[in-house]
Amino acid sequence: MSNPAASETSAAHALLLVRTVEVPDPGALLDLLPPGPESLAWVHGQDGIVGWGRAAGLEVSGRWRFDEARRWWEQTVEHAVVRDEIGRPGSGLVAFGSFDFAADGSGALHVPAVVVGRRDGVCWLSVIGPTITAVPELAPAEPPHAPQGTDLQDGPVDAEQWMAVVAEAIARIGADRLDKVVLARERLARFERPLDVRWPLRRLAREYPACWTFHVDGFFGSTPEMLVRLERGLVTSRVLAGTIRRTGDDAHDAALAGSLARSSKDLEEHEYAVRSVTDALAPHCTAMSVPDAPFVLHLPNVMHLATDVTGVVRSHTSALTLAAALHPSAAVGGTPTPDAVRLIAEIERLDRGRYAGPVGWIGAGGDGEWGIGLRSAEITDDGLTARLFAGCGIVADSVPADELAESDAKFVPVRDALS
Ligand SMILES: C=C(O[C@@H]1C=C(C(=O)O)C=C[C@H]1O)C(=O)O
Repeated sequence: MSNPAASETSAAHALLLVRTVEVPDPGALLDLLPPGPESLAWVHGQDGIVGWGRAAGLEVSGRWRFDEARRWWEQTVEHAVVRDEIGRPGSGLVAFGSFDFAADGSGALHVPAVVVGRRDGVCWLSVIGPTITAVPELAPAEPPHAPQGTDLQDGPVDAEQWMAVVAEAIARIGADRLDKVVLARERLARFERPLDVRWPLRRLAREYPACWTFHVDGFFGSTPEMLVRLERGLVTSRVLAGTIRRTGDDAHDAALAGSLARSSKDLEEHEYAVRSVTDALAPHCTAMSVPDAPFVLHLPNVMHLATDVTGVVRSHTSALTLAAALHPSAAVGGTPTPDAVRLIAEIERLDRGRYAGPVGWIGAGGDGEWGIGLRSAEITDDGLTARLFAGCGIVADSVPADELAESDAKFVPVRDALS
């Protein structure tokens, strides 16, 4: 099962020396990021980790990509000498990573040379490399440049055509044994000068503090959906499905939240997504807890039905193994997932790239956090274009125009962050 496409971007398992020290609070983590494509981020409220530089890395592709990545990570950990005086999630040796949505797509792990983290008011700095260099002084980096001349256009499938694709999916759900399929659209933002990704990251983190704001190798966004978090044997997954747009009027939005929580279409769609996560987690857990009913997650642009699934994992598993088992969940594929994913490939006419794939980080002990790469965009290598993505779960009684409006609402976070 070896994958010839796996390629390392540094010497094969050279010794890595890792040192983590506690530091005084350096302020907002994203303000520390230097310019350049090698900035890495995983931020939730004040907490999270940011990184830059490159101590090691791996690129994988094909159906064994998660296994290849997991094996490479285990060997990297074996060849590391870690002095970590913090011992918190994200301290010590970490790799950021992201994986394509498609099963035959690619993926990458990126071990930065410097990581700065904050958790529950404790801040740390890690330096990672073949030799231990002096611990750098932490100071806010030069501020990011605002995007120049942003111009947003339809991707290859325009709004009218996309509604026809949704109508086709509704017909197929009626005819086949399909319950739900998630269809996505792409929009293109073009800039006059290469995008400084730190600009949208800061805005996303400020405006969507309940989401996980990320950047890994040109893929960025602010996702509300946690595919899997593993921390000291406890696994958590935040499942979202069932969406309503916000109006900006608080009283009206409260009434809409009530109707979302009672909508049989949305509750059914949500149930499919929760079941796909609990079915995938069950073989890895000794105990699991699933709330009876979802809660309503309020974001500035939309509200979602949300369920936090928790479980106690059997020993010897890692966040990457669990992410591989859970991806793609019904929230981004459909139900039954294999049939839905086939229909997506047939009718969506979109190269999803890393959109809706796992994005996050893994630590030396196997703990980590992998979100679903939603409310996101992929920057082209020249930095002059960003491909924005948004999708919706389609069920038998979906209405194409409503789904179009829902997808427009899901473009809002990244679109506004680029303005
Ligand atoms: C597919 C997306 O979102 C997913 C689909 C949802 C829905 O259809 O209600 C809700 C949250 C996400 O699981 C997206 O944001 O692109």
